Amino acid sequence: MRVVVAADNAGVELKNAVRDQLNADERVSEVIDLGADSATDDTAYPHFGIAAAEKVAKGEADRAILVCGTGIGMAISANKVPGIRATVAHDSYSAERSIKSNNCQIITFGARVIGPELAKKITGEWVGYTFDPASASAAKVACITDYETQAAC
Ligand SMILES: O=C(CO)[C@H](O)COP(=O)(O)O
Repeated sequence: MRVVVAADNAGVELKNAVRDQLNADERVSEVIDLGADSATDDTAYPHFGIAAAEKVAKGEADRAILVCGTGIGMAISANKVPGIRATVAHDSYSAERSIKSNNCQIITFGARVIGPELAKKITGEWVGYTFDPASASAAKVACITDYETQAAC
């Protein structure tokens, strides 16, 4: 699994902790860090969120974890990229269902909301989940995709 990580200045520290854990995870073949590299970088979160989501949408990565102050701005930004399903996931159950129900490629964390230990725990669990295209959830996700591509659903 290839995972992109990115954060704005509010999320740099948590993003780095998540990145280091992903790098140590043998289930992860590649971690692509799009920055920010420093809390002094004041590039706004949409630039990071959209760049990361585009990488996933283009097939250059499988998933992404994005961090800002709340996780909300990153989720909104990533969801503007066609084909991307992104959500804030500050608890284990939501992170699990983001994959199993929604086939989300991206979860986001708010560094001002969640602590590093819980974020790392959720990250480790999240790597282990896969979406089942034969599940009852698949048609529901397809409805979202159909809407996005302007087909009826
Ligand atoms: O959390 C953020 C966006 O959702 C970001 O880190 C801070 O945004 P701001 O409150 O607009 O500065």
